[in-house]
Amino acid sequence: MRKGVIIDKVSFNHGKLQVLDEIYAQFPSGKLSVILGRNGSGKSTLFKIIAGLESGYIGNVHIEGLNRKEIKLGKNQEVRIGFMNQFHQTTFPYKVIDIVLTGRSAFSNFSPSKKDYEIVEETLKSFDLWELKDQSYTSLSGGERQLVLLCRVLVQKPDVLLLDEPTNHLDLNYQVKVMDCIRDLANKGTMVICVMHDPNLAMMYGDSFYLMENAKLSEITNLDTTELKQRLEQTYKLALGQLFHQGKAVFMPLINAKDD
Ligand SMILES: Nc1ncnc2c1ncn2[C@@H]1O[C@H](COP(=O)(O)OP(=O)(O)OP(=O)(O)O)[C@@H](O)[C@H]1O
Repeated sequence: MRKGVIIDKVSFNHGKLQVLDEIYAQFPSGKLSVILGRNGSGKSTLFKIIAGLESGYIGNVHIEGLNRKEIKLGKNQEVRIGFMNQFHQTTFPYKVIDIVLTGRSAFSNFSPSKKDYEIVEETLKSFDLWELKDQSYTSLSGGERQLVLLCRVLVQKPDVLLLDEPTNHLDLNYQVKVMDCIRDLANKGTMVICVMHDPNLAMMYGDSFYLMENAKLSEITNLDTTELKQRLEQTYKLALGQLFHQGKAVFMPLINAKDD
């Protein structure tokens, strides 16, 4: 049975700054879980711990029943973890197709196979990026870079997909396309965790929701609409108005709100 990701009493400091304080969470398989929170609240730090890029934490992280610290990187991983970081500073002018092909490197020994090329082509085409395949990555726009890096993670066919702000830099059309794709992967069994900044987009697509605040992670999935609005207002320090859209509550900032 798939066990998902379990974060058990995880604490982490950057020097004297306590970023995570005995965090507990259980992210189930085949679900889309979303972590919200203010800038600097520790979301990316938690992601790096789950992805295995940060090991100096206290507590335990289990992925599909395996202790994170015992999961080996590279080939023959017992569980494939795809991670898209928030920042991408590739300065080398590699072609788009080559960047995406590196996502298949765990499957091929030295040179990509026909199947690797087919998966890369299909993925780039699904985001209308095939015509950019021979273009240098460094010449792409911010949104195009974001999509190419998403494609690189998707071609890994991960069991666990970690996406730090996947809709960053994207126009409305691509935001929906990317969220549709992520939703579809979760429906087909992939465990997806996303860090997002737009609570409305998150709640239109997600299954469970968490708020990172004061070094703690709280689940907000089952709050009723009034409680949720209050919680978001406290976190973002904004007065919010509420609308109903496709059967769900959406929250918009009240601009120049006055107490009258
Ligand atoms: N390498 C580092 N050294 C020292 N402090 C760091 C380091 N990386 C992050 N921090 C601090 O840790 C805190 C949490 O950072 P983190 O990147 O996890 O936040 P975040 O919630 O992902 O923010 P954002 O939404 O802006 O991406 C911030 O106060 C940040 O300044």
